Amino acid sequence: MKTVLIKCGGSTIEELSKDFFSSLHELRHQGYKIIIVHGGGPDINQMLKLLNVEPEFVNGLRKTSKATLKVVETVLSGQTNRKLVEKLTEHGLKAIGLNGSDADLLKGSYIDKDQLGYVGDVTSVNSEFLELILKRDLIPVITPIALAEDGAKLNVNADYAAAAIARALKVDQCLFVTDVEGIMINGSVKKSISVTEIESYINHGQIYGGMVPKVVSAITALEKGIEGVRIVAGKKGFYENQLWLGTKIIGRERIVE
Ligand SMILES: Nc1ncnc2c1ncn2[C@@H]1O[C@H](COP(=O)(O)OP(=O)(O)O)[C@@H](O)[C@H]1O
Ligand SMILES: CC(=O)N[C@@H](CCC(=O)OP(=O)(O)O)C(=O)O
Repeated sequence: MKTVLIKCGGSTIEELSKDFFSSLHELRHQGYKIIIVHGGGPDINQMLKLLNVEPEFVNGLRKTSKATLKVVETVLSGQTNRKLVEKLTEHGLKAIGLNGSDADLLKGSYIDKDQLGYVGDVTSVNSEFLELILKRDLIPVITPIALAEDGAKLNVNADYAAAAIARALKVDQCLFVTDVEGIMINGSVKKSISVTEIESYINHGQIYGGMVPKVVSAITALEKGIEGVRIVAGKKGFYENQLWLGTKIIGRERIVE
């Protein structure tokens, strides 16, 4: 079974194009099973604004109190997940929305409870359950909420959740769909970029903000042997005539002495 994990960033869900959905159909024709993990940072911020709560981030991760967690889950599960499942259905794709805390789908642990509150990383994935859904030819659309050992729910950055699921399922391809066409350096999109280059661009501030957790997640997926790890745009197609678009992340360059 060939599989592709697609992380849809909150920045792009509204602008997913017809060509994006055509790419999904083309992948299916090529025999790929599709798994989607979604974000929704902008939707959460909008709701917090309505509630007069100022969003707070530490290294790109949202500080999440018990009250904020309720908002995060309500928005991601009840609004963003629904929106994406509806769009897939409209474009003729059969999808099922899943909250990561259901059926032991995602188990997690606190990253730093004192500093971040209810924020976690994924420690295990119920791969068997996901494989069952894929065998039924459905596209699981996963909300990045994990269950901690103490029974609390944890807010997981969607890029991290995507990489953890990609690794657990040993997918063939892993795509981070966002609001830019790939990694841009000096105004143009890089067709490929090595881990060594990424580290240097982060140090020099040319990769920053929301792109940092994305490339960090992409690198962890790559290091687990997933060959095709890419950053692509949601407002365009990303797979046409069996060719991938966007930026491909490639391994560390060997330094020849
Ligand atoms: N080198 C870079 N190339 C492209 N985008 C970058 C780069 N460095 C930082 N970014 C920023 O990262 C953003 C994507 O991250 P983010 O907004 O968190 O997206 P998502 O919601 O898809 O996870 C881009 O819109 C851009 O502002
Ligand atoms: C811990 C943490 O930061 N969680 C993220 C989850 C959503 C997300 O990752 O959305 P994007 O992919 O749109 O950024 C948040 O609360 O915003």
